[in-house]
Amino acid sequence: MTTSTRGTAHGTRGIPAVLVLEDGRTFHGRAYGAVGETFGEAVFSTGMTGYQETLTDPSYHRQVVVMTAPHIGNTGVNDEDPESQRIWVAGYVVRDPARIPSNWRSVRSLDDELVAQGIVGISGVDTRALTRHLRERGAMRVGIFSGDALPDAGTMLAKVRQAPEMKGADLSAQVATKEAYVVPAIGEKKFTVAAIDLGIKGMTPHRMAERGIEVHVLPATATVEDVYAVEPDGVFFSNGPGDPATADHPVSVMRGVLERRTPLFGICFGNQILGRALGFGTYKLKYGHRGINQPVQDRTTGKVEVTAHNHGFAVDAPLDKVSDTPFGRAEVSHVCLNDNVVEGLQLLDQPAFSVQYHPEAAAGPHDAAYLFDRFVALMGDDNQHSVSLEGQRA
Ligand SMILES: NC(=O)CC[C@H](N)C(=O)O
Repeated sequence: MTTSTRGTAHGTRGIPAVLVLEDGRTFHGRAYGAVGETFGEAVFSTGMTGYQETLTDPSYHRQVVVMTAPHIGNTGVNDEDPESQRIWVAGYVVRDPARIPSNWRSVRSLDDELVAQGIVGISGVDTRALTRHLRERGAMRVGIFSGDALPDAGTMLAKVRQAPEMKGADLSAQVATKEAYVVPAIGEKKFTVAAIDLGIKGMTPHRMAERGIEVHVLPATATVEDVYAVEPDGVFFSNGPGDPATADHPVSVMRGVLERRTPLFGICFGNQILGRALGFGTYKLKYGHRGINQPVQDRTTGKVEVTAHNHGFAVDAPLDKVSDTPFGRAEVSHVCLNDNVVEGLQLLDQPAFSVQYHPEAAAGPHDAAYLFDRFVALMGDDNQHSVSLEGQRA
């Protein structure tokens, strides 16, 4: 949805820009990154660090991300932190961009990177006011327009209202790999995992590889036969953009995996797909969870974790009872302490679990890294682990 007309090597900061929300609220600022116009769903992230990981997370496809942290770009851009090959956000909204980035790993400025990748942004916006507006009214469509001659207000608003909504959007196939590839185990190989790529972040296979897992990353269109062709010890379903209500194909593949009782782990979109595979519904949150400081309780152990989130939808499952599903008993394993949103599911009669947040945590706290160890334990325990998890419950 981005059309970029021009950018300059020394940035585009003097050029006027305007942000128009679908309810008509408008913010004026200056061009940041590429000059042009772009549309998407306006969402806010409370991450204080990790803007490179945010920008390159494929789950942000078709979203215009507003950063609540006021200074963005301070550490420039490096070649190590991206979560994928490109920036996926549809647009970027910041208060105060760094004029002089400084970091030993930095190879260029964020402004230049946004220009190089054709990402239209806006700076000088009162991002606190914008975030409060989104929190009160909910995530909604938005357009950013920049250039010396901007369209009139009515034309801009009409264009924003023509942009597609996030509800009902089926986006995984647009961001996922087209070809299968293998991420080798680091050190001794202990397990093989088939990972369905619905928009996978690079850090996820890495976290598995460092635990001795050889990860076969498969396209979103992979079938149950493709999954079992790699003879997996476990199957993983990744994060990804769009509305989980549209993800019928991954849901049917996951049901095939559950029928075979193969150890299964899902993250974010993968959690929503497990919810659907078990027969629960999903729904759109008013404004979602995005940031790296969200409190989640692991109800199995009672521990509270500080966690990284990026989700606009959630699973509708009962918090206070064990549910009977076609694949045995299931329960909500994790819950967000801010709003009681379901943050994890686990099956009690077979080795399958998932979380709505990001244990790979890039950028973010590492409190939830134990979940990768839980997946390894499921594969190593010859499918007995779900029983022992149940025994541990506080
Ligand atoms: N990071 C993700 O996997 C996001 C899942 C889904 N697209 C949502 O917004 O809730």
